[in-house]
Amino acid sequence: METFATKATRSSLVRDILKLFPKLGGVGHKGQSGKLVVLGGSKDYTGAPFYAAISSIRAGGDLCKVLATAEASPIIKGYSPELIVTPYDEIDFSKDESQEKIDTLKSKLKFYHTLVMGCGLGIDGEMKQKNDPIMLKQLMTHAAETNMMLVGDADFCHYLKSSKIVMDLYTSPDEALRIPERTILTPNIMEFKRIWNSLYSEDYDPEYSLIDLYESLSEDIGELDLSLSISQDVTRVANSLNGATILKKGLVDIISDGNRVFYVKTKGSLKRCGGQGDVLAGTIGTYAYYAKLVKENEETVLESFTKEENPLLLAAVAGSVITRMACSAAFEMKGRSLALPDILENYRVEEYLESLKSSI
Ligand SMILES: NC(=O)C1=CN([C@@H]2O[C@H](COP(=O)(O)OP(=O)(O)OC[C@H]3O[C@@H](n4cnc5c(N)ncnc54)[C@H](O)[C@@H]3O)[C@@H](O)[C@H]2O)[C@@H](O)CC1
Ligand SMILES: Nc1ncnc2c1ncn2[C@@H]1O[C@H](COP(=O)(O)OP(=O)(O)OP(=O)(O)O)[C@@H](O)[C@H]1O
Repeated sequence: METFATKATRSSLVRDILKLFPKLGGVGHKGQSGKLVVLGGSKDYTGAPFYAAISSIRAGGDLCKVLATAEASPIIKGYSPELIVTPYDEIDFSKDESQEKIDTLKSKLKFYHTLVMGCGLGIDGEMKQKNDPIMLKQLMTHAAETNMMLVGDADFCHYLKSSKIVMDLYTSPDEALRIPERTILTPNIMEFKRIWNSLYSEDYDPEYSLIDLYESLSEDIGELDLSLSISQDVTRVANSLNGATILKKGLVDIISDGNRVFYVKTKGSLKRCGGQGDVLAGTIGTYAYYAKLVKENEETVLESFTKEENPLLLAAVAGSVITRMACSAAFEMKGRSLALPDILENYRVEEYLESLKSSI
């Protein structure tokens, strides 16, 4: 069995996670701690975008807008007065005459920091399969032009696989828009396989066991050597997608942009109820913005990353750690009876940061 040698130390990573969070000094204005847009919500799925959106706020963000189909919007709005829900529908993105409606939709993204795509977006129906990739391209391009960060989860991974229009944004990227380097993808194992199958002809057949990895790693958070077999599949996909940050979810979360590889095995929930991935996507959406702020702020010096390195790796590590801590706290309270709202109720970022601080 391989030894899973680590590079950045646990304590340096924890100190960096603590530095990621903007100070709440009492002089901030509304929105300064993060404004997200979640693009998701469809006929079948109204819970997923709600979970992602509300988690972005629980994670530290100030405002969240959901862009959902007209059918799903009032339902999502009914879940929480916290959310700004904007319906879109009946726009044929392939037609020139839709431009006015498209521009109106794009204008809804103004002043937001991160676009989280895919939670409950849905993939059913010929019209959706044809239209959604064009919508994604248009909104992603606009988001990149206005310097937003991007998170792709769930059905976004489907469109990455099924649509050349979406995949091309990563495999043939426009240098000016820098879409890969502003993206974190958060596939579960099924979604990771879908992305893999769209990139390579050979089957996805990892040589390592996540259980072996989990048992061999002495620390809960750390860095893995690039040469390890555990690092190979995620780095390969990240490199094929021109440096997009990938967080492959599982018993151990593996995170890479192709240059470095990190893991998180912080205790989470033993019950795998639906929606935990949506919570992670919303959380990471907020932290992707914080990572951008850290990069831009010359006074913030990280220990585990140089200014030239990709700060989204830290956002992904932090999002995974905090989400898992909230899932663990909720599971301890509810055990087998755990449902997603228990996780939202147990989202106590300050307490988790204090506990991380006292662990170093
Ligand atoms: N309440 C809601 O509205 C929810 C909606 N969701 C949305 O549902 C849509 C489809 O997501 P799905 O979860 O169906 O798609 P996935 O591709 O994530 O999962 C497909 C199936 O694979 C199974 N599976 C997952 N991991 C596995 C593993 N390691 N081994 C074997 N089987 C495994 C799952 O149980 C599921 O039945 C997405 O838009 C997603 O955002 C989910 O986020 C869950 C909650
Ligand atoms: N076996 C596990 N033990 C502990 N935590 C896990 C385990 N698998 C995944 N997680 C964590 O749970 C969160 C959600 O991952 P999961 O694989 O459940 O996402 P998902 O399948 O996309 O969820 P969703 O139901 O929202 O679609 C992540 O933060 C991940 O770190």
